[in-house]
Amino acid sequence: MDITILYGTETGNAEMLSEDLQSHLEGSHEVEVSNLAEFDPDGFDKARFYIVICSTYGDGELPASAQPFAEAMDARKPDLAGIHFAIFGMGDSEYDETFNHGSKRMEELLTAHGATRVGERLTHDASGEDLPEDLATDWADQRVAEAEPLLSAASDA
Ligand SMILES: Cc1cc2nc3c(=O)[nH]c(=O)nc-3n(C[C@H](O)[C@H](O)[C@H](O)COP(=O)(O)O)c2cc1C
Repeated sequence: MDITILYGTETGNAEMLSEDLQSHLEGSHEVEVSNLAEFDPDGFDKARFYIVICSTYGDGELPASAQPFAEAMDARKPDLAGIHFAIFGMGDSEYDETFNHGSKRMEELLTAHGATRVGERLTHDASGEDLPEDLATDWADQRVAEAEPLLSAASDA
């Protein structure tokens, strides 16, 4: 399957995780990685599966690299019907009122434009015991396995 990993980051954790996931998945898939800051919302492709990794900054806000993307989505309102994505959030439970609100906002932004979420959003807690890659690799394998029949059914239609 063709996969694009999109990341929204402020200090690089989501970027590092994206690269780890690319290495993990690219034995069996063709995997591109892009910073959301450099991704054009008109560039979504129904034939690809999107794995979105997004942190939270400020007071539950999107991280800096995701903000231009969110503004471009609001301005251009692309139709994302037929686009499938999974979302992994990075945050810190020290910010308990706004824990992982960035990834929640990103999920809402994509679904509001018609995209379909595959599986549940998984959240990483920087104050917890797990390393992000330890959570994300099994999670991504499961999401990719769920997405494969959905994308092949769509390409047969
Ligand atoms: C100034 C600052 C504000 C933050 N605000 C939040 C927040 O509101 N909610 C949350 O869950 N995490 C918050 N975090 C934690 C980050 O989301 C977390 O450290 C994440 O791993 C950073 O990933 P990144 O380097 O890809 O941006 C904040 C971190 C900093 C330094």
